[in-house]
Amino acid sequence: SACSSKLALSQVHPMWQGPLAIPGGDRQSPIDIAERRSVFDPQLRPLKVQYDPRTSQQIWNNGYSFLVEYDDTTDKSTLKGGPLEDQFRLCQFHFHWGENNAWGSEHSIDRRLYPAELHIVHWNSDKYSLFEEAVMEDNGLAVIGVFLKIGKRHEGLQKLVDALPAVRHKDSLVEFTKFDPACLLPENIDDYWTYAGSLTTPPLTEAVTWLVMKQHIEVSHDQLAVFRSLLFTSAEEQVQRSMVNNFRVQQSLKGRTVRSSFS
Ligand SMILES: NCCOCCOCCNC(=O)c1ccc(S(N)(=O)=O)cc1
Ligand SMILES: [Zn+2]
Repeated sequence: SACSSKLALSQVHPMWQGPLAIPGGDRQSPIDIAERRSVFDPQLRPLKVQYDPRTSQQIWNNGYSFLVEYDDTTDKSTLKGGPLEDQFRLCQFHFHWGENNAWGSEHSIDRRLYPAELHIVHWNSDKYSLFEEAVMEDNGLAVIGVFLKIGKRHEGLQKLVDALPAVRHKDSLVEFTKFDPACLLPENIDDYWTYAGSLTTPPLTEAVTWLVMKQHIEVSHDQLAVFRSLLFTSAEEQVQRSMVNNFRVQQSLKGRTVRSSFS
């Protein structure tokens, strides 16, 4: 699928280390969302999610996270509504998590971190014809963020958890079909925060309209432990490093307003 170049961006290019490498730099992600400073916007419409499980293709380890990629050559799986003017096409979802259950999410709510965070990535197919194009534009992407909390076992997640040992090493990939990412959404997707931000891994482009769900989902301790069995490193490397703490440090708000869809 077009949504993520096969060249894994796992080698963090030295130039990305410095502050100068970040394009613009005034709408970077992730951020802390201070509930009381967010502004209720009654004009925000409900989100409309339409995913076709037949578009799911493969799961792979890109050296940052593991991602499930979808066929985004047609408008079969889409997101619209909310703050979005255009229709966005589903291209992949992935997670960020910690080495323990005390931290791991990229966003936080009033400084509260969660053990993990799901990102469902979509690109603006009304304005652009490829993900690679959209990723460079300020209205190019829409990412749904969902917090994961430790609790009861998540039945829908288990199919994904069972596939992880097959993608333990960086650049490993297996077929992964008939998976509906809607099963990973909380019951209520009408309550969310939205703000203008960026990718949280290279190329860090300021292309993302973020949609952070107020309601979290629950996964079991054992399910999240399997995420931590993944490796950042490829099979050939001498030293294997556990894939944990794959979140970016939080960025300054730089005057941005976070809007809420609920009062
Ligand atoms: N030379 C750089 C050109 O890169 C073009 C395509 O980059 C694709 C790789 N990155 C992503 O797709 C990508 C997608 C989502 C997120 S996140 N964590 O912000 O949701 C971070 C990264
Ligand atoms: Zn992410």
